[in-house]
Amino acid sequence: MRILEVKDYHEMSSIAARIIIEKVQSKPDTKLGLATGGTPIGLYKELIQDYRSNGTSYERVCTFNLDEYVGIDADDSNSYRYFMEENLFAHINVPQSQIHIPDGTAEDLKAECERYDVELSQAEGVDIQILGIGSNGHIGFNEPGTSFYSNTHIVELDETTRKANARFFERLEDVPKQAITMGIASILKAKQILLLVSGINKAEVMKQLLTTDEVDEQLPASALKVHPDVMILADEEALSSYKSKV
Ligand SMILES: N[C@@H]1[C@@H](O)[C@H](O)[C@@H](COP(=O)(O)O)O[C@@H]1O
Repeated sequence: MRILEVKDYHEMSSIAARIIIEKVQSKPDTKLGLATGGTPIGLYKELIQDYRSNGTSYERVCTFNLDEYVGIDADDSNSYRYFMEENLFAHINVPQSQIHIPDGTAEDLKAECERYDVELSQAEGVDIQILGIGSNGHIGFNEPGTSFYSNTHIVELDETTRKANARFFERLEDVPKQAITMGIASILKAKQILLLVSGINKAEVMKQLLTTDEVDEQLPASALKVHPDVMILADEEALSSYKSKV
């Protein structure tokens, strides 16, 4: 894992955008692995701005999202599908047929996970996977204890995760208890992984992740240590506890 310390959220977002834009310009049929949450919003804004001013085309790009809540319709403003439309897809020229997000309203959720795995394996690994990290170390929605051999699966969300994500909902009770997520093994198939981390809320988990070489299923993000090409773009606040320790 390489760590690049950046000043703040803005710098993290611009550097991440530069990496994605260069990739898409040099390989127009790039397969992008995308994430939701507050962290990548700045990156998506930069991609939109670049699309408007420089015309970087996403016509041949394929996208795969990490996860989706169970039981929330795609056109519900709390679905990750809606989040992606609003924050990125509606503003660039990526064709709808090339967008992949698990369907959390599928009648047979297990079959939906299998279907998503088939789509992922047909893509033979995304070129760049964008990741955020939960304050308990989750990546995608892979909560502590998830097997590192997992493919796409249904998860019961931790209370800490539901509380952290409640800010996007009217009430905590509205936050779903389950989600579909790409598994750790599916995430590790990406050729390159970009983990974005910003803010003081992530300082403790970054200390945990960076102070040991140990790979531990209780800290899902530690799986990234076995991947050959991971770059962590973390800002000063996110690295503050780690740096005060070393
Ligand atoms: N499933 C998402 C993750 O993909 C994301 O990385 C995490 C952190 O979110 P944030 O970026 O808002 O801190 O939250 C959610 O649970």
